[in-house]
Amino acid sequence: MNNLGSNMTISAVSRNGLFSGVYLTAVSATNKTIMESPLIGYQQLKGSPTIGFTVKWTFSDSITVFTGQCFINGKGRPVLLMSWLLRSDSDNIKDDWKQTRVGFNNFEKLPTIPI
Ligand SMILES: O=C1C=CC(=NNc2ccccc2C(=O)O)C=C1
Repeated sequence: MNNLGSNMTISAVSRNGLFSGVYLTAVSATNKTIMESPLIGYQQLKGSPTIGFTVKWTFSDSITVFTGQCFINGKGRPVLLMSWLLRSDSDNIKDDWKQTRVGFNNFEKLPTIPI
């Protein structure tokens, strides 16, 4: 869960660090219903790994790439400290210069939902 209230569910991480999942965003450039957007990424296979993933937004033509690192915070809980680049679709190459936004997001692990 990030500070925007978005959250993501990550499937199993494969032996080479590849993972996939879904991203449920709490923000939306449009006022359409919130939908799941697929994500895929890699993490390093060590303690406090660096991580990167890409979200292909389902309800817009944008893509966001996240990169950062997983740390254990002062309360002993994992936290992802991430930077991101959000690329919005442009109809015109002349608008290319203003189509990429940058930001930072921290994600805290939600209690695991008992299956
Ligand atoms: O249609 C869209 C297009 C872009 C979006 N970006 N969300 C983000 C971009 C950067 C960091 C966090 C988020 C988020 O949704 O939590 C969301 C919906």
